[in-house]
Amino acid sequence: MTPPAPIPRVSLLRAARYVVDPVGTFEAARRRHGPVFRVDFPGFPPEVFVTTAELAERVYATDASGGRAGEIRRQFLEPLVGRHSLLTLDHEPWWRHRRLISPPLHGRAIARWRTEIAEIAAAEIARWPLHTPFALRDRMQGITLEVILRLVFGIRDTRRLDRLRGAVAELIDVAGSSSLLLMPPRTREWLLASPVPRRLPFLPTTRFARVREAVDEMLYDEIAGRRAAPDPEATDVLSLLLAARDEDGRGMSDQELRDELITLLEAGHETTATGLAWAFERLLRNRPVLDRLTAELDGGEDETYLDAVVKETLRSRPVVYDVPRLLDAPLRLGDHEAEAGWMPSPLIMLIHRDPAVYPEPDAFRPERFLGPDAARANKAWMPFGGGRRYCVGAQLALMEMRVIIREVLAAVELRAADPAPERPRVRHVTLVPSKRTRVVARPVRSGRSRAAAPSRAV
Ligand code: HEM
Repeated sequence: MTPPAPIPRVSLLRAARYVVDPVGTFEAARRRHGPVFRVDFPGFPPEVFVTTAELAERVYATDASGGRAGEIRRQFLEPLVGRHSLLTLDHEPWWRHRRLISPPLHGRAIARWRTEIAEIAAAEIARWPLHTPFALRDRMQGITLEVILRLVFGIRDTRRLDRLRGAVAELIDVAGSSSLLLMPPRTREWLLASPVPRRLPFLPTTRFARVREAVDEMLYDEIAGRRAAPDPEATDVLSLLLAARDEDGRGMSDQELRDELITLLEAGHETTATGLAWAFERLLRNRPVLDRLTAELDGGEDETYLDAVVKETLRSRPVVYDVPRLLDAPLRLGDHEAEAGWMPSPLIMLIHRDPAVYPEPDAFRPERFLGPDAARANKAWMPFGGGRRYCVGAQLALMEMRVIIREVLAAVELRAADPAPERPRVRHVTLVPSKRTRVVARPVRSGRSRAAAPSRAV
């Protein structure tokens, strides 16, 4: 093998433009440097972006022997999700949790939730304003939050749901604020742990600690109640986790359960809502696709085309744009080599725009995932990452997207409030529509059926 060539470095000044123009900035880097390039963000190990599916697979393969995705996420996420979270754990403790959490989120387990997701969506859609612009992403968050609280947490009591809904939304909001995220981790830890600063109302950590305590109290109370009176018929994730045991016969502690509930909320609520917002942002600007989808659903066709629409949405507008790992050993990436301690990072937003796999990548064309080209398109499609850290909620997210799109189309006719496409804007590790998908709704004319057809796949 030839000795590795140095990895081209993108200057920080150029790379920083990604905040305003993520796709344009990284496409320019790929044109200039080829499929592998690095950016040295201050305070982090060199991040080596890879922009083809083949190279991404090499990065994912490191999960089997390390890959330490958790360590990278820890400094941002630990204050919210805690130390016992799938997102932030690595090695054996991560693997133990992964084995416990995967079965309740598996396709067959969640298939039972389909009707309830449709009911939650229909009830929320019935409250949408008519004939006046509103941000669809915010409304989608209402639906996906409800799915997490009722089906993942399994909370049924209406009063409890009302209290938790408000507190949880506030927690996610304050945890994602730049003032908290950009604070050096050590300072943040000190402020959160020290009694005096915790009483200073002007610090972002003070509000965060207060809301976190309120949510934790409710969650621990819920966990204690369910431990005391388990329901053997329950299908929610918390009930199944309470009953789950690892190979040594150990269940999860209260703190582990609390951390994993907040993890599923943090990882699964805004992401899915953003995916749904993008689906309508794209559909409303690609009329022939919307017309075909509506006609197929009205005509009682199966969900093959709907599934392709969801896939094309997550291809053309991947919600999570990169999935870094931390290397224990050097890793060969084509002509280059990333050193131990560096962060190779599959850059999903460019992998999904590789013209060799997705010709005319700007075109919104669900047909890519149907017919003879589907196998190639599916192989490079990675909105949920890959390797052993592949998104544990992917099947739930895909089912939610299909069910909720169907419910929206059955209830209202939407139009874009402004015909210009909404640009992808960076929000933490995600790309969101710049105007949160502004739409105007009116009741559907033909009174299409709401019945949720059985899907080909969950
Ligand atoms: C459209 C919606 C979603 C997208 C685009 C998405 C995307 C992702 C991505 C890219 C990763 C990182 C994978 C990697 O590092 O290779 C991830 C991890 C994760 N996701 Fe999702 N996700 C979505 C919905 C959900 C849902 C609904 C849940 C659960 C309720 C969930 C729970 C998680 C968890 C717990 C992890 C960490 C897995 C681990 O490190 O073992 N996600 N997701």
